[in-house]
Amino acid sequence: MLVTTRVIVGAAIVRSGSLLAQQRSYPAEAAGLWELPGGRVEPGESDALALRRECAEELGVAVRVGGRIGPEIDLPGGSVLRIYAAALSGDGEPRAVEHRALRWLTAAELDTVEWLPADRVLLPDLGELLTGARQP
Ligand SMILES: Nc1nc2c([nH]c(=O)n2[C@H]2C[C@H](O)[C@@H](COP(=O)(O)OP(=O)(O)OP(=O)(O)O)O2)c(=O)[nH]1
Repeated sequence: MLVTTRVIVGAAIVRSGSLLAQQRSYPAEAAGLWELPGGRVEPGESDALALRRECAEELGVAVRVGGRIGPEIDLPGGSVLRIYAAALSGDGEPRAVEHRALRWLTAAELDTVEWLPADRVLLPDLGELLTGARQP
């Protein structure tokens, strides 16, 4: 049997020292939890292209995709999650098109929302990104 690893990409969008987080509205077990914008990489897409597509769909904005942040995280079901630094590339203001809510979080606020389990592992790396130890 051919087993292909499915890749989920997430964008760590930073603006003025804050990270954009979004609150899921589905499925029931994840509703109310927070994640980074992103989703599944479709066949033929690069990670960066998938992130630009997902950010356009989910937030209505264009983003510039930078380098990888943190480790690749194994997700239940055999997918892996990869996070990339990103920045807004136009004047557009992100909107919660598919999500319940959006928040810009400072490093001190990162643990004030309830993240999806995989994202909790990445909080130290996201904190470093925000405090300038690493730049997008
Ligand atoms: N987008 C995103 N997904 C995440 C994160 N952390 C995490 O565990 N996931 C999981 C949740 C989902 O099982 C999967 C991606 O789901 P998704 O719903 O965003 O992806 P999608 O838009 O391509 O898929 P779909 O609507 O067709 O189901 O990855 C994260 O920070 N961002």
